[in-house]
Amino acid sequence: MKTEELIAKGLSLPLMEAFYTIQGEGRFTGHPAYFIRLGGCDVGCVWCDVKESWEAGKWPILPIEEIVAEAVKYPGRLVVITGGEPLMYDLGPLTSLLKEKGFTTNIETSGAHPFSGDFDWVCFSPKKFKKPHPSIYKVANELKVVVFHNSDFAFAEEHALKVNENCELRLQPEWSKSEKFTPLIINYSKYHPNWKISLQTHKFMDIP
Ligand SMILES: C[S@@+](CC[C@H](N)C(=O)[O-])C[C@H]1O[C@@H](n2cnc3c(N)ncnc32)[C@H](O)[C@@H]1O
Ligand SMILES: Nc1nc2[nH]cc(C(=O)O)c2c(=O)[nH]1
Ligand code: SF4
Ligand SMILES: [Mg+2]
Repeated sequence: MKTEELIAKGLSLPLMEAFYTIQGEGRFTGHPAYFIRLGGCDVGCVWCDVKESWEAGKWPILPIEEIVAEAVKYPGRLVVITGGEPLMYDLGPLTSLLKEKGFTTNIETSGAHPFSGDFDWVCFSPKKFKKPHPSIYKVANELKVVVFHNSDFAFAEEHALKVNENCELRLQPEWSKSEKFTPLIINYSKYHPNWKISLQTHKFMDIP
């Protein structure tokens, strides 16, 4: 099979990096996890903290067996698929292989592409820069909105109306604007208590 065909079937994927660390954000903050960061993103967030991931062609294309063979070397059995935008790819084969090896599977996604894969936890972080695909709303376990501008509170509420009723709601300050927005988020959460706060704790700990 040609490389493009292997990628289209989700059997080989562009891997930017993979690392064993502590989940810094959201519901699983503080949990040891193996991160698989796939290359490629077409969303274009102005404040993205991994812009070097955007160009898929820069990264080696690896068979999913090789990606998983590396993951099993570490003691943790929580895996986080991120990117880039991981839903640019069919994540069915990768997640089924991870499940076979006993992993709990989490994803970090903007939801801008059709949902795929077998995930135990879906963290959906919608962006103004590219509209989410409708398939994400029923599967999202967590809505994590990055706050970079005052209008992001209204953007967050718009999405809260569309996700399923069990979806957990979180606001996360954009890193460079966190001095301005963290106090506003704290106040917002106190008076809209269905919203929780998520911080990028790995950046405070200075770990990947
Ligand atoms: C780098 S993204 C990769 C996954 C996917 N493309 C997405 O945006 O959800 C991982 C998480 O980091 C968040 N993020 C990216 N840049 C950020 C920044 N400068 N400050 C705060 N959160 C950021 C995203 O919203 C997302 O929740
Ligand atoms: N420690 C750590 N936690 C994270 N949670 C989401 C991340 C991501 O970039 O998707 C991330 C990351 O890059 N590092
Ligand atoms: S969707 Fe995610 S990876 Fe893509 S630009 Fe936005 S934050 Fe970065
Ligand atoms: Mg990150």
